[in-house]
This record gives sequence, C-alpha cells and structure tokens, in this order.
Amino acid sequence: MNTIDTGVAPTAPPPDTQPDRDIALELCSLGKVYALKRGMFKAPGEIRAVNDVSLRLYRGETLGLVGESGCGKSTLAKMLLGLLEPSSGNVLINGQEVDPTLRKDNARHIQPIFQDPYSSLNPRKTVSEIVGLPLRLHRVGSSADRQKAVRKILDLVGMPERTYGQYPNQLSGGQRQRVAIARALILQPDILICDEPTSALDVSVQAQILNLLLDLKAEFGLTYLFISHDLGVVEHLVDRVAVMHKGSIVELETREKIFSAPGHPYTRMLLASALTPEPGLGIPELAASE
Ligand SMILES: Nc1ncnc2c1ncn2[C@@H]1O[C@H](COP(=O)(O)OP(=O)(O)OP(=O)(O)O)[C@@H](O)[C@H]1O
Repeated sequence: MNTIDTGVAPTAPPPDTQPDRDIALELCSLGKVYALKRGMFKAPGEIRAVNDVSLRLYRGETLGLVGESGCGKSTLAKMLLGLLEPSSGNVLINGQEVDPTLRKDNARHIQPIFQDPYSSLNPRKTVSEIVGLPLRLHRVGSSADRQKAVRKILDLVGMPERTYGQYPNQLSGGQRQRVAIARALILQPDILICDEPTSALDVSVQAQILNLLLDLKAEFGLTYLFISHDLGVVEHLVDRVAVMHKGSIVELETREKIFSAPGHPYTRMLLASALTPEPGLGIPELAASE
C-alpha cells in the first residue's frame, strides 16, 4: 500500500470500556521510541514508532489492527509478545503485567504467528521436533505424552502424517504456516498475535489458513489480535477494528461500523485506497484442507 498522508493529526478514540466483558490483553499507554544513530547523511534522532496506545482485547474476540506500512503494527506486536521492551506504558495479560525478562512464562499465554513461516521455522528440525520443542523447553509431560500431543495438534491443523518427519524445505508454504500454527498452539495459549499470517501465501492457500484460524478459535475459545494491511481479509475475520496511524490508534470500532460508517478521516482514506479483495477470498465457503 502506498504511503498516505492525510494531513490529519492522530487523535485518540474514546476510551474503550465494556465493564461486563473479561479482558484477555490490555495495553496501557504503550509507547516505543527507537533511537537512531548518527549516519553519514543523517543526524542522530529518534522515531516514535508507537505512541501512547491503550487497547483492550476481550476474551474470545478477534481484534483487527490495520494501518499502512510503517505505522507501528509490528513494533506493537513485539511489545505484546515481550520481544521488545516498551519505552513507556505496560502490557497486561489476564491482568498480569508482562515482564520482557520472563518470555518463557509469557509464552504459555500468548503466542505469535508471523508472516513468513519459512524464516520462523528451524530448517534443521523435522516437523514433529519443531512442534514438540516448546513442550520440551517447558518440561511438559513425559516423552510419550509430548509425542501424543504433537500428533494431535498436527492432525488438528491438517498436516498429513507423512510430513511429521519432514523438514521445512520439503513443505509447501501453506503447510509451513500450519506447522507454525501448531507450534503456536502446543502450549495451549489463550491469545494469538497473528502478524500478517497469510500475506506471504498464494491467494487460495490464504483462504485455507484463514479458515483454519477461524476453526481453531472456535474450538479453543482463543483471543486473536489480527494484524493486517489487507482490509478485505480483516473484514471477513474480525469483530472489532483498531486503526493505527503514525504510531497512534485513531479509531476503534466494530467491524460493521468501520466498514459502513468510518468516523476518522484517516480510516476513510485507508478504506478508499484499499484494493478490492481478490476473487476466491470468500473465506467461509472454502475448504480448510490443502
Ligand atoms: N529496530 C528499529 N530501529 C529503528 N527504527 C525502527 C526499528 N523497527 C522499526 N522501526 C521504525 O518504526 C516505525 C514502525 O515500524 P513497524 O515495523 O512497527 O511498522 P509496521 O506498521 O509493522 O510496518 P510493516 O507493515 O511494513 O511491517 C517505522 O518508521 C520503522 O522504520
């Protein structure tokens, strides 16, 4: 997507308070400033990548986070996962503050699915080793229990048994993403951070993976933060949408409201500039198998 300059200064949406709902993930005035070193052509400085973001993910919902490239989506995701320390504010998972030094503990509650399954899978490990590794690291069960759990989850994500001993380079793109999903789920987290999980895949495979994510959410009652610049995909998947612009959330509304009556000028420009979804992304009807 091209850079859009609306000339509109980000303004915070009204506070998100739904007192009767259980909060899975809460971001409190989260900020990240990257320091820039002096280069040959540039003076030292800083980039405010995420600016005072407060958001709640209610248990069982899918919240879409949309915005053009460079608006701070991945920086935000990394802070939620404890992969990057916030410059200000904090993150609460199930009411507990995330401590970036306790990444292993966080991993039991929140897991990522990234855009490129190839680079996120260890090329020297087999499918079952990759999926079983979190269980070994967390010392869950006996070796036999772990093998059973790995087979169960691989079956659930639609991986054929013949692939269990294969390496990532022997798999299709869609299969690699299925393995990444199985690995994300093996510790039974409550929350998945899906950062552009289908944008590296062919359109037909995208739909299968999105269907799979929908099925898994229903089966395990998961909460998703679904980060995407593809508004066509977001419209099919999410309950609410947070629109991010220049590091700030400028609008947070239900999917219906965002797509039928967007309130912020930036949201309107984003929708106007979005490409029409490609044919074949009528997600619910497509089969979830490869
Ligand atoms: N490690 C870093 N050091 C300095 N600046 C960074 C670093 N990582 C990201 N940035 C800058 O922070 C801003 C937000 O980047 P980020 O990757 O979070 O955006 P994004 O919305 O995820 O973009 P994309 O959709 O292209 O991945 C950008 O201006 C980017 O150049």
